[in-house]
Amino acid sequence: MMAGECIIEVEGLYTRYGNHVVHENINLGVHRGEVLALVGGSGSGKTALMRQMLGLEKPAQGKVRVFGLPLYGDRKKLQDMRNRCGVLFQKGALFSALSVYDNVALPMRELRALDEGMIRKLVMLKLKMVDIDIKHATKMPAELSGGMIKRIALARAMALDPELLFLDEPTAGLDPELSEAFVKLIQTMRQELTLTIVMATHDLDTLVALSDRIAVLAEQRIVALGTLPEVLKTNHSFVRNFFCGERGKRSLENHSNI
Ligand SMILES: Nc1ncnc2c1ncn2[C@@H]1O[C@H](COP(=O)(O)OP(=O)(O)OP(=O)(O)O)[C@@H](O)[C@H]1O
Repeated sequence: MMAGECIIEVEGLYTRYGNHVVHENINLGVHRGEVLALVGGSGSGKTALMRQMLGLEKPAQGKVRVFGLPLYGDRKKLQDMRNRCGVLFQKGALFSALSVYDNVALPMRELRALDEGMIRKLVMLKLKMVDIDIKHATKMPAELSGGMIKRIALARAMALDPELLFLDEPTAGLDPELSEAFVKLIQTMRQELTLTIVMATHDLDTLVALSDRIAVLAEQRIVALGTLPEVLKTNHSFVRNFFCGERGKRSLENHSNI
């Protein structure tokens, strides 16, 4: 695949749950190596769109291609595609019945291609990458702070060295300091690895710090798509309220490169 090529292509996508229309004719390309942020009000369908990009849900209409291959066909191909993706979703970030070690090892074990010795080495490497001391490896999720859970969930999402990473509200529930540390961690990972990231977030600081482009979902459509300065020029009420309220102005001022 060439640089700049779309790693995800969404074409004419419609989502309906019964009579409830969530998306109407969504068209979107995610470029290799970029961080694309999805923003929109609660219920605007950010998570649903990410689930469809992963083939976890089938749209009512439309096509999704990931790594150049259409989803919703061959199950084996879908699994191969998922093995190239990491996912950090809001709910169920970690399995509560599994230790830190087993949570991170799970995707490796599911591959059925690595022996336990190799898995051990890789788990330690992933924990180190997210700055978690191995002394925590035997702990259960209930014993961990919110910030640690996010980091370990990120280690699990990165378990198979994905090319494509999905982050659903990665900094939700973290205080500003932890949130900033988590953003820095993702920035470092991006510098060291070739990663494409699709991220849904309500948090303006996270959005401004991480995203290369932003897609704004409102009224079932994408009402703005582009870099932050481009999106800011859009005269849509959601964009105005989201970015130009007091909090929005503060976040933008903190990032003087905008
Ligand atoms: N499996 C489902 N069955 C029925 N309705 C659903 C289902 N999944 C999502 N929805 C509805 O679709 C809409 C979009 O949901 P989604 O979770 O994608 O929104 P979101 O933009 O991620 O919201 P939030 O910011 O609150 O997480 C919501 O109204 C939700 O209730």
